[in-house]
Amino acid sequence: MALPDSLPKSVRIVEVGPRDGLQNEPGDIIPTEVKVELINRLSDAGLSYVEAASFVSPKWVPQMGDASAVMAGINRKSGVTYAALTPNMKGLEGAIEAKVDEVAVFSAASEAFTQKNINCSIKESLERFTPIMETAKANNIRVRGYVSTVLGCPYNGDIAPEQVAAVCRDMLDMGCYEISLGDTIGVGTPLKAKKMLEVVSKSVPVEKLAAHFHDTYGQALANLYAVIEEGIAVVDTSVAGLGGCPYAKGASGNVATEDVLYMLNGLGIETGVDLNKLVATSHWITQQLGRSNGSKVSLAIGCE
Ligand SMILES: CC(C)(COP(=O)([O-])OP(=O)([O-])OC[C@H]1O[C@@H](n2cnc3c(N)ncnc32)[C@H](O)[C@@H]1OP(=O)([O-])[O-])[C@@H](O)C(=O)NCCC(=O)NCCSC(=O)C[C@@](C)(O)CC(=O)[O-]
Repeated sequence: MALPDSLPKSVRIVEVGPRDGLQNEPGDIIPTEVKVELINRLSDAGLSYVEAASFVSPKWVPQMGDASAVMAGINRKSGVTYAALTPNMKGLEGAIEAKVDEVAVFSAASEAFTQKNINCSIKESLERFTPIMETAKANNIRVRGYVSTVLGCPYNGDIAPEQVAAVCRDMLDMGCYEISLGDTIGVGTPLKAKKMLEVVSKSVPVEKLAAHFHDTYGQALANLYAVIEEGIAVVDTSVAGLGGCPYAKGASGNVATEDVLYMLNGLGIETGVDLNKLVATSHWITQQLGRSNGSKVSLAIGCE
């Protein structure tokens, strides 16, 4: 069956499990070796972009406190981009020292969320990014941008798509090569996601946008399909649906990588990822963490 013209031939998966997935894990600090093995397994499964760590304040996000050790421990596979979050210059300096391939800055479309997440206003966050952009450029490091709460905020409720578009445009103008649209608390529905994208893509070309959808209300796959039909070809996912957000109460993990892969495979859209290896990794990490698996596909396929 031929692929409908509205769908892309391939989708790039940005695996955020080791960062977004683990940053909010309750209980003990996850051993560095487990994080390292997770990243190695993900790259072995064919994921060519792994967000591996976060150079943020360990007081704010203790699970990411070993970012340098994680970066030092992984087997760097050729062709794989290992990225990390950097909220400020201190983070960027750590990331450069750890030889991160790419960094990501992050803000939000909601003032209240930005305050809770990075302790400043949206405007201040963008000002903080200016030296990051300059130093990253001088070091030949590409910068990805995240905009959170694009379909709703845990504190401010509904967010106007125009507000999302304005922050995205600012981040693009500053030099981010791609902007990832975060439905941080997973409240979106397909039509709402499409409408948001319609407005945002008037300010930022759709080829420069990615979808980063959490699955709190079980809508993430449907929302993804809706935006893929509108031209989105970069999708952020988390193995086993790991994760949540420390500053968004009740937020569950990102849409599970395996579930997205199964859907894309069914549509005949290429990703370069091996589903069986991914499912094995999914079962391995959930066993390591002693938590249930958030991927329906991994549960259906089971473990050997
Ligand atoms: C931005 C700050 C640092 C401001 O936090 P602050 O407290 O305003 O900053 P500060 O400059 O006063 O620093 C406080 C302390 O942290 C240290 N510090 C300061 N910066 C760093 C750093 N980079 N690395 C290590 N340490 C750092 C700094 O040295 C100081 O240490 P002290 O002097 O008290 O000992 C803080 O709010 C922070 O780290 N926030 C991170 C929050 C976070 O990681 N959130 C999760 C990621 S975003 C997300 O998940 C959403 C996303 C991207 O997935 C998309 C979506 O789903 O929507």
